[in-house]
Amino acid sequence: MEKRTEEKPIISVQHVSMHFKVPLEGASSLKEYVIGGLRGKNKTRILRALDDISFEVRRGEILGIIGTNGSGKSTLLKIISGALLPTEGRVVADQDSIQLLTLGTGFDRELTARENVYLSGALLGYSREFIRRKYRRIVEFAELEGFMEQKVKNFSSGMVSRLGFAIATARETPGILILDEVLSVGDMFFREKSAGRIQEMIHSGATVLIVSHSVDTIRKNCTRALWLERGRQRMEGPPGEVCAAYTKWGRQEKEGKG
Ligand SMILES: Nc1ncnc2c1ncn2[C@@H]1O[C@H](COP(=O)(O)OP(=O)(O)OP(=O)(O)O)[C@@H](O)[C@H]1O
Repeated sequence: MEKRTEEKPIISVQHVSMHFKVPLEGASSLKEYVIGGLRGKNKTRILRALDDISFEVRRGEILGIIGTNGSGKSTLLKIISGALLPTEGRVVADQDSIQLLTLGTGFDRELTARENVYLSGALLGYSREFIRRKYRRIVEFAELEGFMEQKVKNFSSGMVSRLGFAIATARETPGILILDEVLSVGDMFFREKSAGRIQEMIHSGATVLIVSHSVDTIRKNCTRALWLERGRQRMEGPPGEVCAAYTKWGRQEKEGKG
């Protein structure tokens, strides 16, 4: 895939670490844990969700982030978008131009799909007028005509993700688009359509960060890939090479355990 890059990085992640305090095993019930907490008796340990991560992203790049469950991918995206502050290190990026797309961000499941378009849109920084203008296009893209007056709690997960995707991509060109595991959901046909929309955004010059468990998605869409494993930066480079190394490692790990 063609790379359109400039000299100055648009995102710079510098020695970022994220440590969470998590409870040690011990309490056998939630009640015991809450009582322990009130008495100051619960023991905690430090979980290193991210450990000294550094990389840069240049304008127009499409960076794919892969890694097994719990390797720190979502935590990293939250830090880049400014939703979380890292324990150590820093991120330099224009956070106003970042749009983080996760499934059903800010959805209230008790509200109707129509109400959620306005709610989620407002959370993404869209004006009421903008949403009103784009409303029909959002519904059409999500293929939810006839369902918009239903509460989102009655939607299938695919319907929720289609609506979330349509809302989040309604804006013409966010400077930086961050997609957290949104390309491999929905049915095959929606996946093709959303991949098409991402391609449009890529061609309009947006910088894109994609987290996906699908190495195919990373190979097809990205100009570069980053592999995180247990919070560590394992490899960075051309998507084909990184995906091949990740797949090989994953198979060996599985054989080792099997
Ligand atoms: N707010 C939090 N408090 C405590 N631990 C957390 C918190 N958020 C994430 N973690 C832990 O940090 C680690 C990394 O989580 P993260 O969600 O970033 O992984 P991931 O690579 O996105 O996983 P997946 O592929 O399963 O979505 C996990 O062990 C998770 O339990």
